[in-house]
Amino acid sequence: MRIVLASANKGKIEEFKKLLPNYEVIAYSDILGKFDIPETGTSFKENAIIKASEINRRLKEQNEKHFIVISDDSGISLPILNGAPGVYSARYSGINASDKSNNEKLISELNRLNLEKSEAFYTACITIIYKDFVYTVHGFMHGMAINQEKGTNGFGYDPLFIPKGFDKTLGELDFEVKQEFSHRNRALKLAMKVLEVIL
Ligand SMILES: O=c1[nH]c(=O)c2ncn([C@@H]3O[C@H](COP(=O)(O)OP(=O)(O)OP(=O)(O)O)[C@@H](O)[C@H]3O)c2[nH]1
Ligand SMILES: [Mg+2]
Repeated sequence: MRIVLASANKGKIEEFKKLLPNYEVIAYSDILGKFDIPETGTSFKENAIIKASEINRRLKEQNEKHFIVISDDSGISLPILNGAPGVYSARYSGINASDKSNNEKLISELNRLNLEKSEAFYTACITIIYKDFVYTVHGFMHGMAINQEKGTNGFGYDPLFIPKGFDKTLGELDFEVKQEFSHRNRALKLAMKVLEVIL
């Protein structure tokens, strides 16, 4: 069974491929080409469902059969910033945001509050669509966001994020460490349980 990822994020696609070694995992753009899916939801769950539903619809339109669609909507939230960047994590610094400009914005917000670090957590909502049935699961990773980038591993906000129990950022830690307890992997473990039941 083919898993089609409803994501255009290279970092996520790479992680899913590593986390699902026993499945044929393919990015939607390899079948359908690239296009933008507006993320108009107000929660990770709503956006994950929007992305998976759109890819499911387009695959059916192309007469594709025997596939599972998996999407991921994720982000980092800081209680001190009332949950920001949250669902806006990918576009925190504006429409043409990059990981770099998003990190700069988060650093400037911490500096504005005179904070070297502050509590933060990642959320990942994974949606599975199989035979038009929709399933969603969540995973979380707690830690601290700091006001300077450290390391180059991972993607997105990883150089600013120190997971609970560590003194290094995800930018400095090996992927194996992130993999063990990341929001995405935790959600994926639950998603695998769903797949075990429905396949
Ligand atoms: O440092 C990080 N380590 C992670 O493990 C992680 N997971 C998510 N994020 C950030 O949250 C946004 C997701 O937004 P998002 O779910 O809309 O994804 P996206 O727009 O990049 O791709 P797509 O899957 O929607 O196509 C992006 O800006 C990511 O930087 C992470 N940052
Ligand atoms: Mg997105």
